[in-house]
Amino acid sequence: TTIAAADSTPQEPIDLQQIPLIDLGPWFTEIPIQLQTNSNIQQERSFLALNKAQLEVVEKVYQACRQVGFFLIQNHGFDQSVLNDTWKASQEFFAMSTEEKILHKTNNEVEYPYGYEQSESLAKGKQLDRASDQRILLDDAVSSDSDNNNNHTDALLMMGKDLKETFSIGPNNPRSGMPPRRWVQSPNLPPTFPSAVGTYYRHMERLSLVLLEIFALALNQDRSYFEDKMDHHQSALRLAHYFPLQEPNGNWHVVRAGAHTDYGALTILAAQDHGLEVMLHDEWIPVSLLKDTFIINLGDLMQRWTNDKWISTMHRVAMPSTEAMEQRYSLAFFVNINGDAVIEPLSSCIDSTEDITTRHKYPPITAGEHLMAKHLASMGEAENSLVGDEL
Ligand SMILES: O=C(O)CCC(=O)C(=O)O
Ligand SMILES: [Fe+2]
Repeated sequence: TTIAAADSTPQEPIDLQQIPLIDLGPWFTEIPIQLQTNSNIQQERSFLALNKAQLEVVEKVYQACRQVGFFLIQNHGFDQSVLNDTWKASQEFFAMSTEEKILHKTNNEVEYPYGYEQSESLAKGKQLDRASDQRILLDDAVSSDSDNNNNHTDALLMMGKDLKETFSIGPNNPRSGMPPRRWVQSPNLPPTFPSAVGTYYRHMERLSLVLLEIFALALNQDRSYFEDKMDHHQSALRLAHYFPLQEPNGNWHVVRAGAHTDYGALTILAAQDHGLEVMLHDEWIPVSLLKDTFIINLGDLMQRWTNDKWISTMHRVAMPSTEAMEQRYSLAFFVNINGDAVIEPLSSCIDSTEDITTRHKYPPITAGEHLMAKHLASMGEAENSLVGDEL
């Protein structure tokens, strides 16, 4: 395999059946500069300073992004105490009364798209009217799913809304074009909340740059390719709390966050409990929870940027019946690059054997326009066609 699919080779067969676990340890080790002699890999300037283990990291990330759109990372260098402080802050926040949490809600989504949210719906797929009992029995779910008459056995609790509440912040940088952070005080919110959440954001910013450096190499670009597209980024951090169930879910397969793809470049997720599922080869595959790992997935922007060579994969949060009634916490860092960065398919992702009119699958768009269009589409205020997906 080569690092980037810039040549005329047909698509490589999908052979990653699971979500790969990638050890980033080698990335952080100092190495003597040495020349690579591996003839499979283009002798680009950026690669010259990498040792064998680091090249393997790049190769694994490339394959994961190409075939799965999801991977786990370990030995990522993230400060464990920062993570612990944030879990604690999140638990303290969501433990407050609804009246108090509502004080942290934005009064204008357009001006300030952050703060506390209850039951935000991520689902883009089929949804049932809330008016019903909000549940479908296994049989009903399967039979009503007319275009899916295979042996799907997951009965879904289809909700008008996701079963969760969230708190988000944006960048702490006026150049990002996003509004300054607003911290609302309330009686039961520990005064350390802003600093815990802000520190996590800062550390995530750093990790996102490491991942993007690896991405750049995997895409046959200079390793600093994404740096100047991230210097006033619009990344968002979202703490999520999935409600415990009021009663055991029994035979119901509960969907706590509907199937969706993420919008941005990539997402770095920390999850405390099982439930995340990824659509692979037409099946929902549970993502294993491994100690001290983060889950990485690509968003729609990265798929577009790579001319569909890399994939932004559908995922959802379900509740395994074995864990009936448990609540669940997660921390998602959505990496959104500079709003004014122009995104057009990377040269290394253009298939030169294809017809000149179809090689570029997407017209240029700024990352800001892309994000806004996705957001509006999800709010039902615009059709997906406004995103200008296809040429
Ligand atoms: O909470 C999770 O585990 C995943 C949430 C998610 O996919 C999202 O917020 O985009
Ligand atoms: Fe997601």
